[in-house]
Amino acid sequence: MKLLIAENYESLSKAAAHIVAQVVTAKPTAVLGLATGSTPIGMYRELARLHREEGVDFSRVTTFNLDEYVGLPPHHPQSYHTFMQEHFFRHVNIPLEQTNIPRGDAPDLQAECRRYEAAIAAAGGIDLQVLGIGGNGHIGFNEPGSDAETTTRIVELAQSTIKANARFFESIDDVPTKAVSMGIKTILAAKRIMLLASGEAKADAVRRMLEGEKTPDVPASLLQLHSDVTVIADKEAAALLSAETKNSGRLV
Ligand SMILES: N[C@@H]1[C@@H](O)[C@H](O)[C@@H](COP(=O)(O)O)O[C@@H]1O
Repeated sequence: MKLLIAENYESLSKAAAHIVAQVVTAKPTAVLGLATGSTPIGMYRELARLHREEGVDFSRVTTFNLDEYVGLPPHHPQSYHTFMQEHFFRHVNIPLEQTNIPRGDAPDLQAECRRYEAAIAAAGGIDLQVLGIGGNGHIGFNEPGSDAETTTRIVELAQSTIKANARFFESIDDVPTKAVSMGIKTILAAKRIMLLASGEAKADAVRRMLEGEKTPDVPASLLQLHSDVTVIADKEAAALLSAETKNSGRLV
C-alpha cells in the first residue's frame, strides 16, 4: 500500500481532494465511492473550493456511499444522506439522481442490499473508493469479523463504534445499532482505494492495517489484498508506524 504522511489535517485534506480531482478530471464520468465521518469533511470542503474556483466538474460523476444507519430516513439530521448533502453534494454541481446512498429505511432491507450491489455493477464499478477508518480498524461499517467475501448487507455496530458516534446524537440511546454497509468484497472491487486517517485515536488501527497480518479482526488490514491503495495519514495517525514504514511514505 502506498503511504502519504501529511503534516496536519489541512494538508491531508488537500492531498485527498487533489487525488479525487485528478480522477474526475481524467475521467469526467468517474464513479466515486464516498465515505462519511469527520475525517473526510476537510476533503469535501477542499473539493467544493476546487469546483468553485478552479472549475472541477462533477456534472457527469456518479457516487456511491459506503453505508447508512438502519432506521434513519434520508431527511433525519444524523443520516448519512443529510451528511453528504451538507458537506458535499450541495456545494458542487452533481445532479442528485447521480448520487447513491443505501436506504436505511427501506421496507425490505435485504432487497435494498441486493439493489445497491446491482446498481454499483450497472454503473460499471467504482473507480476510486474513499475510506475513513474506525479506531477498531473498521472500514465503512465493516466491523471486526467482516471477511473479504462480504458484500452489501445489514451489520450490527460494535459497542465502540456506537460510543464513538454518540457525539453526533443527543444521547447514546439514539445511535442506531445497525447499518446497511458495502462489504469488504464490494470495497476491494474498486479500481483504486484511498483511505484517510487523522489523529492519534487512529494510530493503532493504522499500524495494524499497514503492518499487521491480513485478518477480519482488523477489516482495514484486508486492504493489503488490493493492488492500488493509497493511505493518507497525518502525523498523529502515523505515529505508531515503524521507522521503515514511515520512511517508505512520502511527505505531503
Ligand atoms: N461508517 C463510518 C466510517 O465510514 C468512518 O470511517 C468511521 C470513522 O469516523 P471518523 O472519521 O469520524 O473518525 O466512522 C463511521 O463509523
